[in-house]
Amino acid sequence: MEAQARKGVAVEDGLELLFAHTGKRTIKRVPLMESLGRVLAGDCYSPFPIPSFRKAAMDGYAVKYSEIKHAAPENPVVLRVTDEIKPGSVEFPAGHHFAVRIFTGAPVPEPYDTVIMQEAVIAQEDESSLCRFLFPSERGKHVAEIGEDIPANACIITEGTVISAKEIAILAAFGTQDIEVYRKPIVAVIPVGDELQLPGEALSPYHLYESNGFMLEAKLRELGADCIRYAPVPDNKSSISQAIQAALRDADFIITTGGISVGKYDYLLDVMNELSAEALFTKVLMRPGAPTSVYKIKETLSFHLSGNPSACFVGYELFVKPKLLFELGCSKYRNEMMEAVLEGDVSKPCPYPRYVRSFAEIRKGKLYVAPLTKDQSGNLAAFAKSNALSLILAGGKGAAKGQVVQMFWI
Ligand SMILES: Nc1nc2c(c(=O)[nH]1)N[C@H]1C(S)=C(S)[C@@H](COP(=O)(O)OP(=O)(O)OC[C@H]3O[C@@H](n4cnc5c(N)ncnc54)[C@H](O)[C@@H]3O)O[C@H]1N2
Ligand code: MOO
Repeated sequence: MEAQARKGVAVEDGLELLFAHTGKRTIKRVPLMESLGRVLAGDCYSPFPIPSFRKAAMDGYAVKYSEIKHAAPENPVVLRVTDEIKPGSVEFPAGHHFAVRIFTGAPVPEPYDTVIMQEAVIAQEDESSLCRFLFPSERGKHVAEIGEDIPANACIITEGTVISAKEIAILAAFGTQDIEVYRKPIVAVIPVGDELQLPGEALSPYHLYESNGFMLEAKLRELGADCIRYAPVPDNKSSISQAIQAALRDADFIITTGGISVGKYDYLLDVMNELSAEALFTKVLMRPGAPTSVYKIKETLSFHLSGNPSACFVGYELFVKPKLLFELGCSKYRNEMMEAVLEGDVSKPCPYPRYVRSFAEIRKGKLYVAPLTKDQSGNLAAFAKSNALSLILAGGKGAAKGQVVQMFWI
């Protein structure tokens, strides 16, 4: 495709084109601990209430509220305590007791309705088993009722939630052994370029070690996708075409990096057109990553990112990540933009919105974002300190320190 035929789309329009293409999510049942970081494939309901029995919330004494309701330091209620109930007890004291020793987590059987903390009771240090209750308390105090925490049949975790330790805590409390999650997409990553080499190889003159493929694999793994990373493919049409066709067989999504611009040896668009792929877009109105292109080939989406490391990264963050999160079934799949005070000048004028690698932090409740120096598209150094991309709007002379800009965490 000739350079002039590449009409750019705005970032938002490009995203909508991606979301309009729905993939085929499939569901898989996995053991509970394997669900960590995966996306829940259906709403999860509580099979029983928690607590499932009336439970003491403090160490102390189980009483009938009516017995101690008039207790006061100057008028203590004296009760005999001869029995105890501990956590896991399945047998309870028989007969009529006014109070019973109880411990946190133990069942509170009828007729008791209230637990008094042991700090509010004086146990006589003799053989009498008498206890002096000094305060009246409230009916039901320190007793967790059945279902007080989680009632039965309640929707406890919704479909699309990414499972973290917090969700694992709830699922484990219901004795869950396995759970349905969305299957991880398999993503093929194909670096393209004659100059690229792999670690372990002696670096030839004027060559460089391939780093985008590793960065993309790391990003995909962080996201919860599986990755097949290819060895660098040389800049010739047949090698690129063969790699794309192999990836079509092996993967659900394809990402290439490099060879997508307008140079004589940038063959990606030609190859995709020769494979009769349908272009969703072949340029984005943004910097870096303007050549970012997406094709649909046999129902598979193929993302073509720039070779420049920062452009590759921005293309991934803005397009690949939201689309994969969407396909993974995550309810939150878009980058969450937020306002921050810019802490340095970005003086480079740009006809398109510019995404700048930046360091953001919250100080005294306010979000600040510092653009990193040496953020040129081909530079790597700015990766080391960056935790955000700040968005500098198109036109003008960039943005000045103190200005409020949009950013998102990376
Ligand atoms: N005449 C024009 N030239 C260029 C334009 C333009 O509009 N007109 N656009 C520039 C922009 S913007 C970008 S971005 C680059 C994109 O080029 P490609 O995506 O085709 O990438 P390459 O040319 O293959 O490589 C660019 C650069 O990145 C290095 N690279 C490539 N792959 C990797 C990798 N896997 N790991 C690490 N580094 C990689 C490569 O060696 C080059 O230095 O085009 C501009 N040109
Ligand atoms: O768009 Mo290029 O990605 O500026 O370096």
